[in-house]
Amino acid sequence: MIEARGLSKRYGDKWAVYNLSFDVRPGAVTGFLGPNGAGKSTTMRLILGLDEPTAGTVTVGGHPFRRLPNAPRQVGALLDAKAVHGGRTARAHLKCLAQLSGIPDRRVDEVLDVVGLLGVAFQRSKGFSLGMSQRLGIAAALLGDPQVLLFDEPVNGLDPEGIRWVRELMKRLAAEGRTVFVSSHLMSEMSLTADHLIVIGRGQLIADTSVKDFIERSASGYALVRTPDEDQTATLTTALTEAGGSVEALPDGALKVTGVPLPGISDLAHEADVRLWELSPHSGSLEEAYMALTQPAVDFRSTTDRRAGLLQELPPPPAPVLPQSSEVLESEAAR
Ligand SMILES: Nc1ncnc2c1ncn2[C@@H]1O[C@H](COP(=O)(O)OP(=O)(O)OP(=O)(O)O)[C@@H](O)[C@H]1O
Repeated sequence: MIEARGLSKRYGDKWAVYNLSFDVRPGAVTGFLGPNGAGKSTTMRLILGLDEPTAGTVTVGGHPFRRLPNAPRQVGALLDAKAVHGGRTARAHLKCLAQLSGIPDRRVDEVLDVVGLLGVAFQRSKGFSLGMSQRLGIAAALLGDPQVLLFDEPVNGLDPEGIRWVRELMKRLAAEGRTVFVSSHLMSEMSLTADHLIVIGRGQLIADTSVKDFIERSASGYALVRTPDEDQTATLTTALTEAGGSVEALPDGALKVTGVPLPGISDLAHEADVRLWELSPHSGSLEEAYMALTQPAVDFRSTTDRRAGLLQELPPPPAPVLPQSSEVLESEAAR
């Protein structure tokens, strides 16, 4: 379990993360989403004790990371797949990490096997593709057989087979009761992998919810309706509009209908003597929900977006509550 409370980090005059409170629970894959620069990597670094919070706390298994007994066996992380000594072979790299953490050498071959790199174990990692480096980073995260795993963009650079492998690995790790916290920009992938989502924008919490609720709350579902000909489509459009529905004609002749439930559409068609060739429900996608919720918190926008200049800057966050003196003492003691 990871617990963040009022977690804040300021670099110069910029709050990279501000007043974040959330729990990442065991037994589930928790996706960590947010636009570029939202503060995901900063949050992960704070969890791993690689940076000190300006205010607030974050603990893993009840302890700040730096005071976690036997940390490498409790927490594994992939932050930057290319942050490897490229002159070493994959096996030597993992052996070195294992020795530093008191992990037996035999575990090195086990994790190389799990990530599919046994065949290149004696190759220097500087010749590795991004996908192979990702696999090596994942192997390093798994070395201590930890209960808590953090992955920052683990599918970056992987081919479709690799992406599917990471998805299944994450699900398996969570099914074993581990805490799995994973950031990604690939919404379609996250909708297949994650059970729960934590979404941030400009360093602040936007949503902490199940994937299902996130989509239901922010992406609207619709019905797709198709009739045999234009006349019947026009008749049905009138009937649906009179019943309070919204109807959009799609280029292929189908209708996208919101505001009338599926049985209601069927009844209206029957009453208007319209035959239906298609009546199908379509739920919103994670990408749609994500775009709707994070639009105001996007820092970097393409210049082809004509609305860009119209969007208001978010007001700067108010000054954070400073940590209690006991928290300051705790963080001093942890240094
Ligand atoms: N060491 C640092 N010094 C100064 N500013 C930093 C530092 N690390 C992060 N930042 C700033 O903090 C903000 C959050 O950055 P962070 O890398 O955590 O975002 P992110 O959500 O991981 O982004 P991305 O999706 O692009 O990787 C950014 O504005 C970034 O420029």
